[in-house]
Amino acid sequence: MRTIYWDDKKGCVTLVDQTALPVKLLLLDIHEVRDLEDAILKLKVRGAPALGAAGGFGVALLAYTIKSRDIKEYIEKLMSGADELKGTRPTAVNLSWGVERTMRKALTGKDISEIQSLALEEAKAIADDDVARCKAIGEHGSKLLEDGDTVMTHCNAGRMACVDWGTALGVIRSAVAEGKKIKVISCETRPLNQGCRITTWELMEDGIPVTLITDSMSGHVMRKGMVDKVIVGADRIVEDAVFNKIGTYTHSVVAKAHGIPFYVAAPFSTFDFTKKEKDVVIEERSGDELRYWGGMQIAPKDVQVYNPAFDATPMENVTAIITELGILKPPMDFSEIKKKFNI
Ligand SMILES: CSC[C@H]1O[C@H](OP(=O)(O)O)[C@H](O)[C@@H]1O
Repeated sequence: MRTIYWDDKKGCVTLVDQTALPVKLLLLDIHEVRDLEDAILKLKVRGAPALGAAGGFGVALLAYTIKSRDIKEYIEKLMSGADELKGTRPTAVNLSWGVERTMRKALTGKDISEIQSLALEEAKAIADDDVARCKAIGEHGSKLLEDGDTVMTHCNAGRMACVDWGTALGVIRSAVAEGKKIKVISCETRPLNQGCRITTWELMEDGIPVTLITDSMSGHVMRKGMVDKVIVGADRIVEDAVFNKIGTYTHSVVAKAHGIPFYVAAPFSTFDFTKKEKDVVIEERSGDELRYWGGMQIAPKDVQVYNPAFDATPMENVTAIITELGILKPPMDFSEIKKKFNI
């Protein structure tokens, strides 16, 4: 079952509410774009590729729910709604990418009805495309894993972060499908615990051996020789850095210190050819995500909190980037990459 999809019978977006995992597999039907924005803000749907699909489906929801029949007013409302949707979470480039790709296609429509059907058609194409890209990433990345490897990962870059299959976990799934015995060490990923709530759940569902550790244990396990490779996802890849869940940079430093390959698995929709590290906004989230967990207060309620959701890993800490078109070895000249892959 896909993480996010359009239900043709109900005429809505249906998505897995990831805040209920691992206790419940809960599906949410979303009929209005404001409810989709709320789901994105609360990380009910999250993960760069999944946000790309959410961006596309959000444009389709807008297209079908804007009431005005005057084409000029309709398009103005569609464009302002799309801009608001893009701003819901600033760091992952895929959300904007999905919105913009769907808008470009929709606005080729000659009337409102055609705009609506083109928006939905493109949003569905983005979702189908993501599954194919993740499978291709898996195939390319599997070549980097050996039978018997223990792979450490951070946050969740599995099928719940995508439409299906996953990026970092997609590489592991492909290696296992090819008969390689792979064990996984999953970092819990404070403060929202995507690693302990979602990655361990996904892997146990698939029967892939997984051990949960705290983020602060990563140095210890790598120094003890318990990790053969590190694979993570990404939210935005620029020429000089990889933006990913907070804590990724730390793991990259420790991996480099111990000569452990540090891989990033991501589709080209996560690449940003327009920015450098210094230009990228890192989302800062509510301090209550650290003061409370599951409704229980775990810090003084008025304690000062700094809560950046992502960090930047300099490209020199990255061994390779696994994409749907092959393996890229830093340092990379992004203008050459664009030419080579005709992007
Ligand atoms: C396959 S991209 C997954 C990427 O997205 C996550 O961020 P969030 O859970 O805040 O959406 C995390 O950075 C993952 O590596």
